[in-house]
Amino acid sequence: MELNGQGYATGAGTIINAIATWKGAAFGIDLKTYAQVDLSQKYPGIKGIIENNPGADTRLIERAVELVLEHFNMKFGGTVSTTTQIPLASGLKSSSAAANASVIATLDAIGETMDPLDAVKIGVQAARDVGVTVTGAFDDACASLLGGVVITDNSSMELIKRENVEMEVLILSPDRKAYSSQTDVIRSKLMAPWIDIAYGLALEGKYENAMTLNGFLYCSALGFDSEPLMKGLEAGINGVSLSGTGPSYVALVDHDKVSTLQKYWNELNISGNMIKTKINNEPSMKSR
Ligand SMILES: Nc1ncnc2c1ncn2[C@@H]1O[C@H](COP(=O)(O)OP(=O)(O)OP(=O)(O)O)[C@@H](O)[C@H]1O
Ligand SMILES: O=C(O)C1=C[C@@H](O)[C@@H](O)[C@H](O)C1
Repeated sequence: MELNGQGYATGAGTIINAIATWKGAAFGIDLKTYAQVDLSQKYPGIKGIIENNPGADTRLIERAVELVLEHFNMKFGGTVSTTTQIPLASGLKSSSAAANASVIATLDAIGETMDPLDAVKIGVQAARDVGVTVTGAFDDACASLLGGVVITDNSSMELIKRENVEMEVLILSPDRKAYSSQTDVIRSKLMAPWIDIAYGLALEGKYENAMTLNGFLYCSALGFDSEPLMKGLEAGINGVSLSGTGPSYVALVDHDKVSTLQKYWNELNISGNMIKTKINNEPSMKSR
C-alpha cells in the first residue's frame, strides 16, 4: 500500500522567549513550511529531505513522522520532504513549522485526524527527541499550528491564552544562523525575574510592551546588538524584540509605520534580509 499526504505550518515570532522561566509567548507569522509525506510498506525507516538545504539535519522531520505512525500503531517506511519560506535557525521557528507540517502531512497520508494540541505535542516530542530545543518550545509550536498570539507554560505544555491579533510584522533577519540547542541557557536564566515581569505584561494583553522588554533582556543575555530595538523605538514602534534565540528581530507594526521602520533599520547596514509579513491568525492544515 502506498500513501501520501501534504501539510503546511507557519513560522512564528517571539513575545516572550521561554528559556529563562519555561513560560513563553509567540505569534504566528505568514511564512510557511510545506511538507510532503510518501509512505509505503515496502521500505523500512523514514528518510527526510530538506529542499534547497543539502546537509541540513533531517532528524526532526523524520522523528515527527515516526511518532505519528507510532501513535496510530502503523508500520510504514518512506520519505518526508520540506520546502520552506522561513530561514533555518534564524529565530523564526523554522523547526516548529517543519515538525508541525510533517505531523499534519503524515495525518493526511494515513487519513487520520487529531486534536490540534495533541498534534502540537507530537511535534514538541520530536524536537525534544532529536535535541533541537531547550524547553520543548511548546509556545512556538502552538503559535505555528494554531496561529494568533499564544501564551503558554512549556513545562506543563499548557496553552494559557490564544487571541487573534491583526498587525503587520517586519522582520530583520541577519545573514547568520543561531541554533536554539546551542544558546546560553545559564545567562538566559539570570534574566528570569525581569522576564517574569514581561510575561505578566503579556498576560495583561500588553504584547508590544512585553516583547520589547523581552528583547532588551535577551539581547543582553545572549550578546546580540540591541540597536535594532532602539531604532524600532525611534521609529515609533512599541513592540520590537529579538526573536527566540536570535539572530532575527521581529516588530509588530501598524501599516502606516512599516516604511518608517524599514528606513530606520536600513540605517544599521546589517547584512541580511528584511521580510514584510503579518500575524497569521489561521490554523495550519493539510495543503491539498
Ligand atoms: N524546514 C525544515 N525542514 C526540516 N527540518 C528543519 C527545518 N527547519 C528547521 N529544521 C530543523 O530544526 C533545526 C534548527 O532548529 P532551531 O530551533 O535552532 O532553528 P529555528 O527553529 O529556526 O530557531 P528558533 O528556535 O530560535 O526559532 C535544524 O537543525 C533542523 O534539524
Ligand atoms: O528551545 C526552546 O525551548 C525555545 C527556543 C526559542 O525559540 C524560544 O523563543 C522559545 O520560547 C523556547
